[in-house]
Amino acid sequence: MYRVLITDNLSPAGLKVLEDNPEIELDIRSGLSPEEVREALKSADGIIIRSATKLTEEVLKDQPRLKAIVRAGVGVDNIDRAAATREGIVVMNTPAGNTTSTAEQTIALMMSLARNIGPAYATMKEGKWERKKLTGTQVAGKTLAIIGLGRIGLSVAQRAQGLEMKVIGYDPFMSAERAAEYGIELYKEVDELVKHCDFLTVHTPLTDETRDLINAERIATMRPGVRIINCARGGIVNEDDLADALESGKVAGAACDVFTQEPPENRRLINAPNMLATPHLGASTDEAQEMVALEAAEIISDFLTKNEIRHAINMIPVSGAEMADLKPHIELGHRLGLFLSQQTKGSLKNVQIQYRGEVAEKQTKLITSSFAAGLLSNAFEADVNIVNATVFAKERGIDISESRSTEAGTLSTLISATVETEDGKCSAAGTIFGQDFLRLTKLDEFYLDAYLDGNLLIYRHNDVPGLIGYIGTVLGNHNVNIAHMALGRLQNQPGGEAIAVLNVDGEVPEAAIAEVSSHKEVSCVKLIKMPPATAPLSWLQ
Ligand SMILES: NC(=O)C1=CN([C@@H]2O[C@H](COP(=O)(O)OP(=O)(O)OC[C@H]3O[C@@H](n4cnc5c(N)ncnc54)[C@H](O)[C@@H]3O)[C@@H](O)[C@H]2O)C=CC1
Ligand SMILES: O=C(O)CCC(=O)C(=O)O
Repeated sequence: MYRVLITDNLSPAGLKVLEDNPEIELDIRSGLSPEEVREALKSADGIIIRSATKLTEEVLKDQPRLKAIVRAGVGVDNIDRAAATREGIVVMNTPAGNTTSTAEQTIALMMSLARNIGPAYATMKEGKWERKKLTGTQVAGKTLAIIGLGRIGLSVAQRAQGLEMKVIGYDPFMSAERAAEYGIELYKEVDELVKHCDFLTVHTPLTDETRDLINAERIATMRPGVRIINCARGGIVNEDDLADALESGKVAGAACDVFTQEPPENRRLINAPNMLATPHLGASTDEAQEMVALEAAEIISDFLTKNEIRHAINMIPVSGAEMADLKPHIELGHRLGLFLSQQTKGSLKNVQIQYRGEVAEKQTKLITSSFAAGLLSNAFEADVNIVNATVFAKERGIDISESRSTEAGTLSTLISATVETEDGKCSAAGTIFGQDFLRLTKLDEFYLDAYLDGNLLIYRHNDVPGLIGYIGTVLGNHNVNIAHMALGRLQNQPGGEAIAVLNVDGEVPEAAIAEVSSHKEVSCVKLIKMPPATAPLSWLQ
């Protein structure tokens, strides 16, 4: 049974999807302190949040059970993504469900600013009738500047064009040709764009680049009487600078749905003249909430029960069907990594992974991450898994590169890895027989056919008669049963260097290893421990 914690308001439709899933148990709590969220997460496999819950580094630290965070909405700035990745937790969101509602809120705020709806309403409530003072401006024929031409930005553009506005925009990730298809004149520089508008709206995520994007310096270059709207994130428009500009009259009106602190304790901007404020209502419609809740519920269910990764922020997305196809390859990568971690000595320098044949057409990045998780699993105190392994490797200066060739060799699919440590190089290759029989097909220069599960007794030796009998007797005397044996000879020639990989049942006592090592034709005896063949794939390992 998987346990899903929900700490913010989620629409009943989403809750029902989760309640109807027999594999999922719900833990719904709201108004928790960060410490209470941290405690509650200890018994959760996944969490669904909106914008109120803050998943900081402290909250996410040491949560071995937690595998996934789903944000029912777009902005993930309330989640410490780097910390989640380090802790091996997948972060996913629902990018499209609230686009229309947020675009509509933007237009509603723009129209309200243009026609002074806020002050008109407030003064009517006070019993006043201030027609002259509240004369507005028409939006038709005016220029709207949109910063951030993603889902919401483009949806706002479409609506503004319906209101007969000229739309100009800035987005470093959008081409002028594509912007033109939407009827938007694209500017190359934000500094130029802001000079040419009557209304300005921001629709970017909050990042280091977008924090204070609209500041005193840029406001100074804008047309006098410009109106500014922020339905994206608090901090994209600098709050103090906007308050100054409203007080000076440079900005004729501003509307903010989002604030640097929510709810805002600092009331200066909210109390500034011609300032219209809403309490983060962009996505607060029945329709948007139902859509994001349904999607969030499906995302967490499919992730926990089918390993599907949808709309991931810190991983490659993979559908359920793709994941089913990838599973044996991810497992093979993980086992090759585990195998090589026990074959190598000294600190790791670099890793090269080569994908050949059918596997080269798959999401090899995930297989590489799984390989890295296997390779590093014994090296760290922290749990290393497919989400965080490459981050750990990078932090330690271990260079992992991959190459691919769809041309098959003798095997239809082959994963080969070479690990270089300060002590030298070691390589191994593996394949999949049938659906999911994983095989070690090469160790350094020796071709083999060994099982990649259970205990593997490996020794190098000179290829002389009688040795197999000797080893069999030694292991038999120690009550160790041999399940399978693979021999590899250099260039497949008799009499030279050779290697043996014995899949054995149960443990091999130290004394048996010492006896095998004592044979004059044997060198480098090693016992490698792999998970049993039947161990279910926990792809996050
Ligand atoms: N008020 C509310 O309730 C809601 C607010 N939001 C906010 O709106 C933001 C935008 O949402 P979507 O349009 O769905 O996201 P999106 O990812 O579709 O679009 C974001 C756009 O911003 C652009 N961008 C990134 N950095 C930029 C920069 N430095 N300058 C200019 N453009 C830049 C990207 O290229 C992208 O086109 C979200 O990040 C979220 O914070 C989203 C939903 C509801
Ligand atoms: O959950 C909410 O209502 C906030 C929506 C939002 O800000 C987002 O999706 O980024």
